[in-house]
Amino acid sequence: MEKIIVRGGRQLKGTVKVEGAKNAVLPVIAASIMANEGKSVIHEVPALADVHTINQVLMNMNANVEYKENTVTVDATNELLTEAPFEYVRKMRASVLVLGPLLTRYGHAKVALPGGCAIGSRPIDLHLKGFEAMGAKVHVGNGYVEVYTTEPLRGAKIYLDMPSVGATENIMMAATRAKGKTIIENAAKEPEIVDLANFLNKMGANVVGAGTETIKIHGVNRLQGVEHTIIPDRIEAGTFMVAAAITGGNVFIRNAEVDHVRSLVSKLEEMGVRILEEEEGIHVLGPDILKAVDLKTLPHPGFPTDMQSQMMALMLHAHGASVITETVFENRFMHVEEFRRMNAKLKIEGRSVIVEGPVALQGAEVAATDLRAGAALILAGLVAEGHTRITSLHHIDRGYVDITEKFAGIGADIERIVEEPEAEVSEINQEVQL
Ligand SMILES: CC(=O)N[C@H]1[C@@H](OP(=O)(O)OP(=O)(O)OC[C@H]2O[C@@H](n3ccc(=O)[nH]c3=O)[C@H](O)[C@@H]2O)O[C@H](CO)[C@@H](O)[C@@H]1O
Ligand SMILES: C=C(OP(=O)(O)O)C(=O)O
Repeated sequence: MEKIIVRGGRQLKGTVKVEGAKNAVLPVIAASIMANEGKSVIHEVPALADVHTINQVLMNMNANVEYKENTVTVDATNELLTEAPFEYVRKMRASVLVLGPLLTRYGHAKVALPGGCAIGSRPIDLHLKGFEAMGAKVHVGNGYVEVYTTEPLRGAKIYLDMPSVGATENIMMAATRAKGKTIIENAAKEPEIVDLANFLNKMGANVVGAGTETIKIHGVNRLQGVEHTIIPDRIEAGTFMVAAAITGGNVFIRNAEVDHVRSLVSKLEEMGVRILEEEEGIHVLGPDILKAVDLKTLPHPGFPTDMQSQMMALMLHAHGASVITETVFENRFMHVEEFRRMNAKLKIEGRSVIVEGPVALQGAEVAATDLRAGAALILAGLVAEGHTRITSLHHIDRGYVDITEKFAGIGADIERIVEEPEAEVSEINQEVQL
């Protein structure tokens, strides 16, 4: 079994570089299959498990995909199959992002139902309602969702009950080749939506208003493969910002885009952290004493749910009682139990957690319950007394490239090891004796 082992007590210092954003690259790679002319060449693609999964989804459909030195090239000029089976969707629910592109190109798409996961039930009803408004039929059965149309998709006015990131992306992609105009109201405003819209417009689409709550898409007849560079990962950047803050360190986060992390900057400043905006990134200086704060997760530009568990680690180290309220996902507090194993004093009240700080965190055996929770446990381990051993690393590998090496590069005492399960070790010993 693989484990990350962190020994607490080091102040982090130095420079760390942020990769391209996971949540931007997945929809962009999915969108590339709408081009039936030319290749798409996508740069700054992080070497993450999720990227390998979306590439496999595309290859399984007959697209040619190459991944070399952080560049993915997609040639989707072949006739594609229109299905994403359970083996991929099980690994990564963002596989549902091929629904919109396939539907608009072929009038058909079939994808395994993503199901629930560690942070909530995560339905895709808003994606499907959008497709239906554009004239598609939806059939759900045998664990699959199938969307199809006999006529070309037509533009429609779609109001999202909540500003879902995935639904905005899927509907935006489907609308690019629909007949007429689509208006998405109460659309998600995340920077990754803007990156996708920029990619679509380069391909020849006509998308206006991405980054605001109303997005207008005029359908076009053809899209072509283009070159694109993915925006930096604001959640990876945020994770290292918290690492600097929690260790009272001095870290320069190269490539971090300050406009994408405004809500985090403001919260960290409220806690006493110094943040210097520089041309090539963000400089973070942790204080001797962190102040307690309250925070509520919200859709962008509010505080991101993907930084909630990392902030909980920071609050455990702050002076006073902090309150975190999670409004985006209904069950994203699985890390609370793991923090408690490290001596954290946490009380869950409905959708809020009351964090009593500062607490003397103790190293313990803990498990990453989702990818951000895994990163949060590393952060807690940086200031805990003794060794923290983190398992279930497959979650962390979905969203962070070389996380151990990056932390070690700024001075953390951290390593990733493969530990033989005891049964295997005794079998090996027996073999040696024979
Ligand atoms: C690959 C990717 O980009 N993942 C991000 C994306 O996930 P994702 O796109 O899945 O998140 P959504 O914005 O869609 O989900 C937000 C909320 O809306 C609900 N909902 C969503 C769709 C739907 O049809 N019906 C419905 O009820 C969800 O259950 C959740 O409670 O945005 C989330 C919210 O910022 C982030 O945490 C994820 O990291
Ligand atoms: C929840 C996350 O991702 P996903 O939507 O891919 O599960 C995340 O990046 O924190």
